[in-house]
Amino acid sequence: MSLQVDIRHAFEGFTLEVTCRAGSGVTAVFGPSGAGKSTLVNAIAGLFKPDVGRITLGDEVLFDQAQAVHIAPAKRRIGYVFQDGRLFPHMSVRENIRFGARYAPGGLDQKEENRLVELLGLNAILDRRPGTLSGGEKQRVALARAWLSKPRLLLMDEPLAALDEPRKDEIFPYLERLRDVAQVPIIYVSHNLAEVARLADDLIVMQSGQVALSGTAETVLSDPKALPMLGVREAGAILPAEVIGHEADGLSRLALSGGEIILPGVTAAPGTTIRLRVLAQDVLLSRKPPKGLSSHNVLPVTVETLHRGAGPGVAVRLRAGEDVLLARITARAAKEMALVPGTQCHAILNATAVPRGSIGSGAMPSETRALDKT
Ligand SMILES: Nc1ncnc2c1ncn2[C@@H]1O[C@H](COP(=O)(O)OP(=O)(O)OP(=O)(O)O)[C@@H](O)[C@H]1O
Repeated sequence: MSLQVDIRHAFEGFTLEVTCRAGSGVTAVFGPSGAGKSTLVNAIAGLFKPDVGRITLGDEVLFDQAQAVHIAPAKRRIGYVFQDGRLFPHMSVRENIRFGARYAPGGLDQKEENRLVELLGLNAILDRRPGTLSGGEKQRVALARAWLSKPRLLLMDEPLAALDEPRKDEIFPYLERLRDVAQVPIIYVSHNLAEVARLADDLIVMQSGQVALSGTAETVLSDPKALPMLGVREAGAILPAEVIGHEADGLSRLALSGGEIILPGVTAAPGTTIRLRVLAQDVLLSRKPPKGLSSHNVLPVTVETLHRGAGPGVAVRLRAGEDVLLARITARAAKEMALVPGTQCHAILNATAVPRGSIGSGAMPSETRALDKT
């Protein structure tokens, strides 16, 4: 099932003009406040009717201005999880969840309900009202309600935005599980890159009502052009790593396609493939093999492209085995090192370059999905 969007809408002072596609897996929509992310998902859900364009899901036309087609939201079979959950306050958790099944073909699927209650850890709160739930619990209920409607597409508009960090950590594993069992496309709106790096298979970066970049999350996150859009401190590549083993001193050995690295804070079982996020600002470059460093994490790399920004920085895309890393260095350093496409050098990754929150669970898109126990 694939979603195709080609729409245009002019508000006073703001025009949304988007052409994009989302296939199976999680497509994250990332962009600054006011970029048009919510307007886009509202158009997909049918809550907002664009001036012109067409939206299709699989073979079905959901919206086609030229053909005067605008399928009502309830008939689109799209699950929508909002920032604030939007549960019915007078209903219990179980009633809220079952409300989702009202529009599901074939009605309530009892087996699926039991599976979801288990998957999202809702057993203990089924008889409670939303007013008594924590933010994280409310979002889990909202997820279950959306999912029980047997959607053909799941839209999540910043589902974690209203939660503090501990609640986010609490709900994230559930989101990852849902992603791993869902067979339908998921559109996940966020302006938190750590979330995006952890969850997304594909990524759409929006700016001023338009798609600025799109592609697989790996490609977009390691694209030097993305660096100014994503923010110098937040940009960085994601890459798969297989856990080789855990050492007695708390460090773990990981195999990347370009070599081995050692990191703290990895609890996934040996043999598991996890997703690492390596921030561009935490990658140093050296022409010669570095000696006497405190970091053990040195990978041989080849410079692919250099992208000069408006300031003193240069974003360097590096090939490390089959993977890509992004480094941000100064233009002066790039000149002194005479870096050009094809230059072979060494990338030094500080062990703390991969913070705990950036070690995502779930395999890379191309791999069999496997849950990490982190
Ligand atoms: N009904 C409307 N009338 C006029 N302008 C609107 C309307 N709906 C949205 N806009 C404008 O469209 C732009 C995009 O808004 P939108 O809520 O889609 O952005 P966003 O990327 O989701 O932002 P945020 O991350 O803050 O939620 C904003 O400038 C907003 O003011």
